[in-house]
Amino acid sequence: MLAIQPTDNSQKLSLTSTLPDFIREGLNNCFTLPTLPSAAIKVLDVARSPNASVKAYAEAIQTDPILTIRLLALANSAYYARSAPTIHTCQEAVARVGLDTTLATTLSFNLFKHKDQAAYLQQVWSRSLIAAIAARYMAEQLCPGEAGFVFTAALLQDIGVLALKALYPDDVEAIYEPLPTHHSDLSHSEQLLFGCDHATVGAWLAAKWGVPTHLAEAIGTSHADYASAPIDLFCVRLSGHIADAWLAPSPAHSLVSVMRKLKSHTKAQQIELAALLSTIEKQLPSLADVLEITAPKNQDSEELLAEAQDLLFQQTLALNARLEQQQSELANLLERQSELEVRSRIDPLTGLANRGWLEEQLGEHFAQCREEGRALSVAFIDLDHFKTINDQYGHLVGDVILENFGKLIRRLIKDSDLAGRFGGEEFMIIMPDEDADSAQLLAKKVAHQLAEQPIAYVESQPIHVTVSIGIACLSDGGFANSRELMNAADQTMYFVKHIGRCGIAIYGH
Ligand SMILES: Nc1nc2c(ncn2[C@@H]2O[C@H](COP(=O)(O)OP(=O)(O)OP(=O)(O)O)[C@@H](O)[C@H]2O)c(=O)[nH]1
Repeated sequence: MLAIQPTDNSQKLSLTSTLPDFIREGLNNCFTLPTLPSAAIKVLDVARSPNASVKAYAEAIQTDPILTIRLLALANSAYYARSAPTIHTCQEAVARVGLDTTLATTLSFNLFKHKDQAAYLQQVWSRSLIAAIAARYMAEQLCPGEAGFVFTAALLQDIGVLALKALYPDDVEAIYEPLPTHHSDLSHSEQLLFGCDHATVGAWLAAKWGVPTHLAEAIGTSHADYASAPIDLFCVRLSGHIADAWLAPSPAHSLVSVMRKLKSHTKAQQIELAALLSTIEKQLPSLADVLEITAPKNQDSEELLAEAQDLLFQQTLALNARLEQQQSELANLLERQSELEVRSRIDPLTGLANRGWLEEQLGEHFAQCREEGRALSVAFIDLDHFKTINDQYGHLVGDVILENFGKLIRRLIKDSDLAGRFGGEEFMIIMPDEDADSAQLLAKKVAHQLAEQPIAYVESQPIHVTVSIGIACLSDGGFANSRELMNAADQTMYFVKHIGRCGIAIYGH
């Protein structure tokens, strides 16, 4: 009789290209890789045929009595039997559990069953079992037609550990014993040591056995990010996280992070976590029994969920409080920033714009008014003989005069104008949309007010000041930029000073 050989699908696998050459060569030449029993190879043959039937599956399994008994036990277990009568034939068992679950059971039975396996393998299989149950439950909710496929892929997601163990027993012991608490740390160590992780190697092994390529690919990507995965692979990928939480030293804490993941994912929001956890709790012992592995630690799913919900609630409260604090800190900062911004534009003595802000604003108005063909006037106002006032009355009185003059021009300008202290006793007014006549009118009002009203009193004695005002208008001088316009106003003001002060002149007029 010819020995039954598995069909090697590893060449068809796109993931194979991500295996480093030395790993691929090593795997191809390794004689101690886990193999499949002949019944499993026959079942795989059936699985590959396009019209695989329940009968064909059953006939392949019947060649292995122990496998047959295990499949019957699974079909009669509480989960599959529900209240249906006990069944006695392999064909009935296949029909009840479904073709995909039959395939998964057949493939994994031989791999998992040694009860004397190293502790880390027991842990890995525990993870696989829990993941498989979780994955199938999620698939039943989200993509019922794929539940069997999802179950198989989740169950076999860690078989690459076996291949790596066969290939590099010593290296593997160093990173597998003890198994890292977080499964992702295991993958990380494998990446560092082998340049690939056990998921990719597992995909290769499954393909080598001849499992359908899309199943091998699902194993290979089982540890990848689930967020953007198609729905069936989403179930496979998320299942590992759920199993990790179930087996974690502090399951409630780990479950909280799973709950956050579920919440942030639209597909996953349909999954009822309580029912999912209860399904794991109920099915775990019987599935472990069927696959002959030591049952992993079980959880009281209700208690676990309640604890996790409590933690989530507390964390959310703490998070909200932190968020609120951060928001108020941010608001304070913004307020302070805008205060500083305003302060950086203001002359503290008069409360008017300072020189920097005047120059910046003039630049903007100049560009805008020129582009839109609008008028723009600038007036430079300098208090006459201010040094004498300072000398006569003192600097403090000089300050009061500057302050009062600031108030005076603020009263006289329009909302659209901008007045500021350019420096010392020199002031500037920017007047958008105002031509020479309007600017001159304002200048006259300033001069008139100063003539009418004392600017300050010293010991009840009124003090009067006069000003020299120079005006320049955008339309009058062919100015290339705001600086030229400003200089023109300044020069005009100096011209007034030169001809005797206390007067108004317009550039170019
Ligand atoms: N009190 C006070 N005086 C200032 C301030 N800034 C500048 N000054 C004074 O303003 C005076 C300006 O003097 P000058 O530049 O000679 O001008 P002026 O005496 O007004 O003479 P003309 O401009 O030619 O009419 C100086 O005495 C400065 O010390 C200020 O913030 N407060």
